[in-house]
Amino acid sequence: MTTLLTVDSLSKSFRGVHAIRDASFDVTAGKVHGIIGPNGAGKTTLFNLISGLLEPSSGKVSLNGKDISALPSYARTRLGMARTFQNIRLFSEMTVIENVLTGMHIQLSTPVWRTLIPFAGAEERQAKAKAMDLLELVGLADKALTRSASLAYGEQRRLEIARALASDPKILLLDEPAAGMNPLETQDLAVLLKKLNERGITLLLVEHDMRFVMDLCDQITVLNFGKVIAEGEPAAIRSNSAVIEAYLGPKVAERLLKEASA
Ligand SMILES: Nc1ncnc2c1ncn2[C@@H]1O[C@H](COP(=O)(O)OP(=O)(O)OP(=O)(O)O)[C@@H](O)[C@H]1O
Repeated sequence: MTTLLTVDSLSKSFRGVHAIRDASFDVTAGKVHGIIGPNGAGKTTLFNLISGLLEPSSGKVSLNGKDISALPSYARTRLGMARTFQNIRLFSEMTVIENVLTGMHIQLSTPVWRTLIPFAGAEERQAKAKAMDLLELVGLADKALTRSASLAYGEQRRLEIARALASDPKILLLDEPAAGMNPLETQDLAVLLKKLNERGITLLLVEHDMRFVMDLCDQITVLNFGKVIAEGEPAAIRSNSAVIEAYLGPKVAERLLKEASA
């Protein structure tokens, strides 16, 4: 098993608030890795450190064995890392396909608008074809020319994923991808994420929907007050007493156990 991402003794303080404290874990290539923990445990801060939106107070992040701690986000994207955000960040006035094309700009030598005019050159046509393939993959091909603001909530979340995929990531970070989704949308999302993983994309996700996490993840890291308090496969995590005490609570743990043995 190859390690794709390493978080090594990472810490981050905000003026006295220790959001992440000496966190270390590895993400194996080809796996689905979950980060869970109570509100304020430091999950989003950890994502921001991994993706380069924040600088660590100490510690490092490595991708494929290369220390990327000092690199800005766009350089991490070039090395194969993409992410989505807890609050959807689409260009709401742009169409669906235009949003996907913006995710490709780092690979395109021509501006996005050039891809939108008829009779565009070969590079532009390829970009459009790739964007359409991604929209097909996430189930939004028929909405390519719709203004993204008019998509349903679950569709907007899937569009964000398509845009992140446009940079051909090896690892995709998803911050609460199922947040605000209804049960059907959540099910569809799980199917999509499994499909991406089968295509070889490693997934690192933060999520509060425990059924979703337990179903999807191969490995789970649990944070509490910025510290890693447990790590393991879903079966070990749902019966871990420290995790039950800090986060799951006995009722949820019991329900998860029943669902797993049903
Ligand atoms: N920019 C900031 N300035 C000051 N404190 C911050 C900042 N960002 C996060 N924090 C603090 O760091 C801690 C961790 O916050 P973070 O948002 O990472 O937690 P979380 O696990 O993602 O929570 P949630 O599940 O609610 O999204 C919290 O105490 C938060 O108030």
